[in-house]
Amino acid sequence: MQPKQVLIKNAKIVNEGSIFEGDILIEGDLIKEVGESISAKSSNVQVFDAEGKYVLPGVIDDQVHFREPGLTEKANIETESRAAIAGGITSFIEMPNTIPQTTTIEKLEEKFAIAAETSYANYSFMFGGTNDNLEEILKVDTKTVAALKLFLGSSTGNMLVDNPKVLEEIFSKVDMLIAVHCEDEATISANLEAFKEKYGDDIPVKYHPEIRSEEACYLSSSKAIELAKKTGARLHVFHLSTGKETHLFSNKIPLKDKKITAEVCIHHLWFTDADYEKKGTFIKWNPAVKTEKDQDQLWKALLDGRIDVVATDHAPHTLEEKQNIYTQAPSGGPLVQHALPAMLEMHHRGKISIEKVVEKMSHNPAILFQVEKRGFIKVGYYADLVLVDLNNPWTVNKENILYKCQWSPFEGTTFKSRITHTFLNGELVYQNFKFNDVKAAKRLTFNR
Ligand SMILES: O=C1C[C@@H](C(=O)O)NC(=O)N1
Repeated sequence: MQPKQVLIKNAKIVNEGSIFEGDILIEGDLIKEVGESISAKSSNVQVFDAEGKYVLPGVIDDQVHFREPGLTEKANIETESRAAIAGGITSFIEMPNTIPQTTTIEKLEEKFAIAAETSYANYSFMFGGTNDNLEEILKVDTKTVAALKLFLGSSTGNMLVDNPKVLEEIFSKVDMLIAVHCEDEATISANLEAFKEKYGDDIPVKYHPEIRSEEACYLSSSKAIELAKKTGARLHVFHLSTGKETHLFSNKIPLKDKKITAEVCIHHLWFTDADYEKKGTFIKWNPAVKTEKDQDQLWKALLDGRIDVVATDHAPHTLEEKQNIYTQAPSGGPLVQHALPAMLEMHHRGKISIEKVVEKMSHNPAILFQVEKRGFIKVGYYADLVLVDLNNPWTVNKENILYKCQWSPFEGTTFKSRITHTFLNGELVYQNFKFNDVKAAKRLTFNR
């Protein structure tokens, strides 16, 4: 029997800096042909008219927390990967601050096994570093796992790596990309104590960016960069939140040759400290959402190439947890379903082109992590494709939120753009708020 083919006709194909009107032929799980006008040559072709729609390579999100195992009251791999697919994120890289933490090969394999059973999207994981697991880190097969994650500032999961000798050893010996959460712990603690003296535990949430301050971020990021330069480690700095940090990064080197790269997240591009009054702890993140001036500089660095990728840091907590007072409400919020619509909304506002959105959310994560055959619309690549209607407004509300935690910092927001269809490895897995019952997700592989 001939392999199944899908022919997507009349699409506006967004790829590698241009928009091209044409067709995409999928055979099995791969893209077989991309051209101006492709006609169906076999009888086993499903033709799909994408007239008026944009086709983007599926987004690769390099930082998500899906909470499984151990924290499944907040989320799990199945629920959040479904939400990701509805949001045009076809591949995700998940973080190690679960319970138990992903700090041994055995725990890592357990996560891969859960994802193989339940994930709706393509998956990989980061291995977690601690103050005392260097031996285990060195056993990781670097070809099969996305990267090593180090918390250089404390956050959910108590995974702070704060022993300078251990850090230097990790940076010197580990032959794997090291992704870091940078916030200086001593600075944060001193700031917190000062605010506690004045307010007790009920500190107004608007002071979060003064506690998790610009200085805390800058000190930690610059130390990590210094260490990477000294040791030659391959460093990726997660979720920049301050303008000051953007000056630590270069746009003079092509991404594939960079030794030091940077990420910015949706919430730091969308919200500012003016939003704390309305959204309160629901926009409490680590690092904190900061000023409009910081946000302007993050945008500038994103567009000029000092920041390489846009991710979500999707980090759900239950509604109940988030309703606590400042000192007890955990940091983080769910984003995978709304990240691409939010970036396309920024496009509507004139902040960024669609081509750049694709570069920062699909192409660059693939290049940066050396993801094999994904992130581009190219012959021989996996057919992870997202169809977008740029003029089909919808409002985020409780009825259409797919996260297990059932809330979103975007509730009440109307997005002009709608993700109408998601193809994963050649299969149409999602259309118009409905999932098709096909299992198509694969483990990510890497060209290393
Ligand atoms: O780095 C992180 C961790 C995350 C979480 O809750 O896991 N929440 C955050 O706000 N930042």
